[in-house]
Amino acid sequence: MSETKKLLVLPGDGIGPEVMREVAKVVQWLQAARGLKLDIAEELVGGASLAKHGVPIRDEVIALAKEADAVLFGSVGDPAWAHVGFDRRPEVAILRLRSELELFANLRPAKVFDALIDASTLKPDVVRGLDIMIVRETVGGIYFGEPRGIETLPDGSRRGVNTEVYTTGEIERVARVAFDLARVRRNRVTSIEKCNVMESGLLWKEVVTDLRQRVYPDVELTHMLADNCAMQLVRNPLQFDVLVTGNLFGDLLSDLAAMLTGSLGMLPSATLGAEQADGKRHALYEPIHGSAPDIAGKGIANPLAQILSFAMLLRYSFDREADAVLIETAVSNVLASGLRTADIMSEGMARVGTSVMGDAVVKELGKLAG
Ligand SMILES: NC(=O)c1ccc[n+]([C@@H]2O[C@H](COP(=O)([O-])OP(=O)(O)OC[C@H]3O[C@@H](n4cnc5c(N)ncnc54)[C@H](O)[C@@H]3O)[C@@H](O)[C@H]2O)c1
Ligand SMILES: CC(C)[C@H](C(=O)O)[C@@H](O)C(=O)O
Ligand SMILES: [Mg+2]
Repeated sequence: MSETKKLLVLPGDGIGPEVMREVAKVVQWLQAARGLKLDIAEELVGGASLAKHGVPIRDEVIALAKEADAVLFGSVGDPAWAHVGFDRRPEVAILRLRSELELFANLRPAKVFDALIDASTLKPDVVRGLDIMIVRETVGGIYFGEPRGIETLPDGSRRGVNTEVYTTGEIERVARVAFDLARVRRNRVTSIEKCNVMESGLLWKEVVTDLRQRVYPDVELTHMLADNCAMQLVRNPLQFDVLVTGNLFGDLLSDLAAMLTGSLGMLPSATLGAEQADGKRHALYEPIHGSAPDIAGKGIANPLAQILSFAMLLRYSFDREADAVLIETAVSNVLASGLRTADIMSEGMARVGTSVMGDAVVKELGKLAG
């Protein structure tokens, strides 16, 4: 008998609740057909929480996230809250969760499904078989460094300040995650910074080099400047296996990598904390896309990144590798059958909305398991 796991679901804003509804169908199927036992709580975050509670995330929700075995997050961000102070904007919800649960390693896999080869922005031969893993540091760097703020200068003009800060400990712990992943993949790590202009980048390079020499001499390590990396990802993405980088560069490079796979609507992620003494770790799973206000409410969002994020949750937090693979296979088969949401549509394929895509994945799960 499998043990009951605590899952906290935070759909958020815009297309967040729309794509989360499709995950709920997958969850229900796994509960009925595969013996998955869950204790599920659902809470508001982002603009939805601001509307009801006046804050982007309540302390009670942070506490629930700490108690949960895993958090499934949708996306936050709502133009209706553009007027609120910087500290109260909807995005604070995800930043607080990452920071207060110390979720420092954000795994963003970019995989090209064979059926989507024509949806990629790049030529088929450049992306066929692509399977890379971007490991993005998520609780440090310029997102959290001090000093920060907007100040008024004596002449009345204003100055906006953010500071990139990384300590050796912060660099080493995320680099370890990247090296460990590489060992069970193709054994290659590319470390990305801008050591040519930033001291934090120079330290990053030194720490990663030293860690590799001491602990991971068997893993191939390459260093690359972030601007070159953006170009290389478009020129020849197949050269990469695991990429490890800081908060801001990781944010930018993973959105770029999404287009290699066809759409931002295809990329899932897992954000992991440190393993604790009891073997457990805090973890949050979310697509890399945002609340997509331009398509929210239209029923056309691609739910696959959210569904694939749930597959990552089963793999990394619930120790259910077989169910994770089942979901990934179902997604692959549904795409092979020709169903496409608008963002991955190409000639000759069948265009469907969010809900029909979710139903198709559940139907395929039934076929695979039956
Ligand atoms: N983790 C998060 O919660 C998160 C991540 C990124 C952005 N955001 C927030 O989301 C809001 C909107 O940001 P943005 O427009 O720059 O980025 P976005 O990722 O929401 O959207 C960028 C583009 O991709 C499209 N897109 C995104 N997801 C899609 C999906 N599943 N299916 C089909 N198309 C999809 C959108 O329609 C849009 O054209 C902002 O408030 C931003 O801060 C939140
Ligand atoms: C919403 C925002 C804070 C977030 C980030 O910049 O980390 C988003 O872009 C992401 O990629 O998860
Ligand atoms: Mg982003």
